[in-house]
Amino acid sequence: MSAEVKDAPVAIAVDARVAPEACASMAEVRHGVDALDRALVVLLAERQRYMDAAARIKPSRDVVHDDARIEDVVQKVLAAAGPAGLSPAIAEPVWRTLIDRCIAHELAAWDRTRT
Ligand SMILES: O=C(O)C(=O)C[C@]1(C(=O)O)C=C[C@@H](O)C=C1
Repeated sequence: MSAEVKDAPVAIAVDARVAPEACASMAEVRHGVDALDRALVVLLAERQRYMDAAARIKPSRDVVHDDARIEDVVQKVLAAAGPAGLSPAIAEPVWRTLIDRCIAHELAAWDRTRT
């Protein structure tokens, strides 16, 4: 790692919200969901930027899609999901779709910048 090492943990601002367990109305529930979605968007946008970096760094277009790495990512997500209380029935399909879309983004970035 060099020059621009990111701080860890990532500090993401999440707007004020009522804790899920304390919600008494659907307005409070939806306010909380919308606040978390805005924070997730910030994290996913940074994740997407790593795809641009991968497209810049990978030695060939053929290695953009990497089945072994996909399974590694999904297993790590599922390992983190358990302790965090995230259902694997949500985590696994969400991440498989996310990775699929990230591969499409990475391929498009490759074609735009490397060909
Ligand atoms: O780890 C990589 O090689 C990536 O490019 C990231 C990523 C991902 O979205 O997690 C995307 C494409 C690969 O097929 C595997 C994983």
